[in-house]
Amino acid sequence: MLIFLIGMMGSGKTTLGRQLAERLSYTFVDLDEYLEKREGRTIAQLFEQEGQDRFRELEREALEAVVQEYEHAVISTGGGAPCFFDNMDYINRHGKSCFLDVPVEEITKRLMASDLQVRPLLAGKTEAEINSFLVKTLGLRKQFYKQASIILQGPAIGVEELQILLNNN
Ligand SMILES: Nc1ncnc2c1ncn2[C@@H]1O[C@H](COP(=O)(O)OP(=O)(O)O)[C@@H](O)[C@H]1O
Ligand SMILES: O=C(O)C1=C[C@@H](OP(=O)(O)O)[C@@H](O)[C@H](O)C1
Ligand SMILES: [Mg+2]
Repeated sequence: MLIFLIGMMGSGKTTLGRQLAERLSYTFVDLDEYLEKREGRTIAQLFEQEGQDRFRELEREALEAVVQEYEHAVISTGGGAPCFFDNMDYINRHGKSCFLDVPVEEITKRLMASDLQVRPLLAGKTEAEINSFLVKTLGLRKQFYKQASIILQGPAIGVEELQILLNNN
C-alpha cells in the first residue's frame, strides 16, 4: 500500500512520514528528496534555475516515478504537490492520502525556527509576510487537501493517531 502525507509546508509531513514508515516497516520516500536526487539539484536550485512552473512538472514526474517504483511506502509530498495538474486525483487513485491540517500560527512558528533557505517560497520573508503567505496559500490549496481520505487536525498530530485512522479507513 502507498500512503501519502499532504498539507502545507511545515505541517510535519516529512517528520511524521519518517516515523510512520518506521512503525509500519515501509520504505520512507520524501518526494522533495527524491526529486532532488533525480535531478541532481536542490529544491532551491530547481526553483531558481527552472522557475516554479517547470518545478511543478518535474514534481509530477517524480510522483509518477515513485508510484511506479514502490509497492509499500509512506510518501511525504511537498506542500504544493497535490495542488497542480490532476495530482490529487492521481494520489487518491494510487493510495491513501492523509491531510495534516495544522493551524497556520503553529506552522509559522515552526518555520521561523527552521532554515528558510531550503523553502524558496519563504526565503527572505519576515514572520508577518510568511504568516500572510501561508493564509493566502492555504485558502487556495484547501480545496485539494480536503479531498484526502483521512484528515488529521493539529497542532500536535501523533503517529499513533495516524496509524489508528489508517487501520480504520
Ligand atoms: N509535531 C511537531 N511539533 C513541533 N515541531 C515539528 C513537528 N513536526 C515537525 N516539526 C518541525 O517543523 C519543521 C517542519 O517540519 P517538516 O516535517 O519538514 O514539515 P513539512 O515536510 O510538512 O514541510 C521542522 O523544523 C520540524 O522539526
Ligand atoms: O508548498 C510548496 O509549494 C512547497 C513545499 C516544499 O515542501 P514541504 O511542504 O515539505 O516544505 C517544497 O516542495 C517546495 O519548497 C514547495
Ligand atoms: Mg517536507
